[in-house]
Amino acid sequence: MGRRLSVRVPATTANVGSGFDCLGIAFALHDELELELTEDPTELSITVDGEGEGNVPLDERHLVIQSLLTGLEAWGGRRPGLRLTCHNRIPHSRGLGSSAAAIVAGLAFAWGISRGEEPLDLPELTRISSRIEGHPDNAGAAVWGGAILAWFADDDVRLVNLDLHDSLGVRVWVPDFEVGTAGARSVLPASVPRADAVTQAIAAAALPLALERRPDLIFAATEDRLHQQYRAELMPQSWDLLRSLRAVGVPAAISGAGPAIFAVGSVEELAAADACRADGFRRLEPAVGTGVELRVEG
Ligand SMILES: Nc1ncnc2c1ncn2[C@@H]1O[C@H](COP(=O)(O)OP(=O)(O)O)[C@@H](O)[C@H]1O
Ligand SMILES: N[C@@H](CCOP(=O)(O)O)C(=O)O
Repeated sequence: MGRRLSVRVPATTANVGSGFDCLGIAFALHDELELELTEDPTELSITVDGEGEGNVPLDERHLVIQSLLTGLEAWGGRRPGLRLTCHNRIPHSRGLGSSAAAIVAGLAFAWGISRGEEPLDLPELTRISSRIEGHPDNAGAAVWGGAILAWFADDDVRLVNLDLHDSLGVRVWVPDFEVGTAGARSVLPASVPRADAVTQAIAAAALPLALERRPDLIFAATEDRLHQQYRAELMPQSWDLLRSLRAVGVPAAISGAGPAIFAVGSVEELAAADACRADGFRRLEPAVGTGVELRVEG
């Protein structure tokens, strides 16, 4: 015992407008976690600083620990004593993939406990994290980094890595209020008008092409008719910001289930955002991020 593991896992944005439940992008804003393994399997201590401090449970209900225990079960690892320290930088309940990051981190620890220094099995991690999280767009991007297209198929997850065009950058606006993902899914209608479905299908078909090789189409491809307008009532300030950004040509979208706003575009498109007021939002300009990293020592 006395082994130490560390995990670094990125924030992610899901949907990117039209890619509802299938398009994800990781960016360079990370949670960093350390885990010390001890002899006594009943030992569990959790320390959190940063986002979620004082709010997340400090026992087996903690999402990292829950996911770690699921991973140990899946990979046949024995439970050791656990001393977990979380340095959280990903804001919670803003649509920036904090829950996906916590789940992927817990599973990465479980892999390290069960398999030592064997490299992470990314497809396996994607499968299990997507099942727990429910959204392969966030979970897949947190595992692989960069931009991904991912969806559930039968009992599995199909995932395609996308090569983001070199000219593209990202911006994120983080509000100071929270909206949980479950609530933001509960307001979605069971059916939508055919005209909206057709517009959505066209934009979603164009989105991966736009991201990889036709950045001139990004604005059109990020148009959404399936989820954002329905979520607006839960996050009116975000909806107003989104509308003002799109009105000046910024390819912006609600990030995940919101309420953060995300934009991906050329330098010129993103610079147009400077004309928009974003009171009550913190603006970030992160690089696109790499996927989960695990280090095992001792
Ligand atoms: N690092 C973390 N540690 C423990 N629990 C977390 C962590 N990140 C997220 N969670 C849990 O997930 C919830 C947020 O998940 P969710 O509503 O899906 O929003 P999002 O994933 O968009 O931030 C938090 O309220 C908390 O319960
Ligand atoms: N596609 C999902 C993504 C949820 O992402 P989160 O970061 O808000 O958990 C959705 O739009 O509901």
